[in-house]
Amino acid sequence: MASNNEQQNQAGRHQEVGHKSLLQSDALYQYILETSVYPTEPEPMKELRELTAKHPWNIMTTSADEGQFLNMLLKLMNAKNTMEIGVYTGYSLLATALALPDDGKILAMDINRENYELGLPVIQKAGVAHKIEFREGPALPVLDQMIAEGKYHGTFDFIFVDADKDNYLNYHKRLIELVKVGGVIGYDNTLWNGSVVAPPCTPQEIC
Ligand SMILES: C[S@@+](CC[C@H](N)C(=O)[O-])C[C@H]1O[C@@H](n2cnc3c(N)ncnc32)[C@H](O)[C@@H]1O
Repeated sequence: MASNNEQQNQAGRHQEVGHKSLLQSDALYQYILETSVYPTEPEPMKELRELTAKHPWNIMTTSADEGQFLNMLLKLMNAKNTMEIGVYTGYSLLATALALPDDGKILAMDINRENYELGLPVIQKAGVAHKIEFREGPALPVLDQMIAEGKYHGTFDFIFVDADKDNYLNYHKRLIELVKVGGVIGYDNTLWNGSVVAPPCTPQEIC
């Protein structure tokens, strides 16, 4: 049974990320976390989540249930070549890295290397850092460069975008060039205050 302190910490963490859930009831969300998500969360993910909870910008992190969903989706898809835009301390990155085969790849981009390096020791300890190529800087110019080079066209099984929401349409216009036919582009479209931005896809696409 969790100590009072532990319960308070978990409640604190829940308040930080709970508003990002589609569930309207905090109590139900907490119940799902405690009975289903946390008990099956891999140890390195737990360590990274707890480390991130102490960071002043922890509101930005992917929630444990979203991490679990990403991990499951990637395994179901047999994804191998992936991209992530918006890394922060790396919770969704680690969920991805753990789901990919040993020769899987993630091109990970963020304007802030410092936060990535905060979580990196946990990723290294989990034995999955070799799957990650981190590039520091704005993602759009990197995508433009990749499209200009031509060789990346239709090569990504899965792309996760969790960065500057204002640019989602700009990302999407480029990412549809880079994703494989039948691949998936996932957008985290919740803002820090819980409001939701429209996904940038056309009605013909699954977004
Ligand atoms: C919501 S956080 C990402 C959370 C992360 N997926 C996780 O699981 O913890 C958004 C991140 O996008 C990054 N970002 C903002 N603008 C960006 C840009 N133009 N290119 C790349 N990354 C950007 C921020 O530095 C921040 O780390």
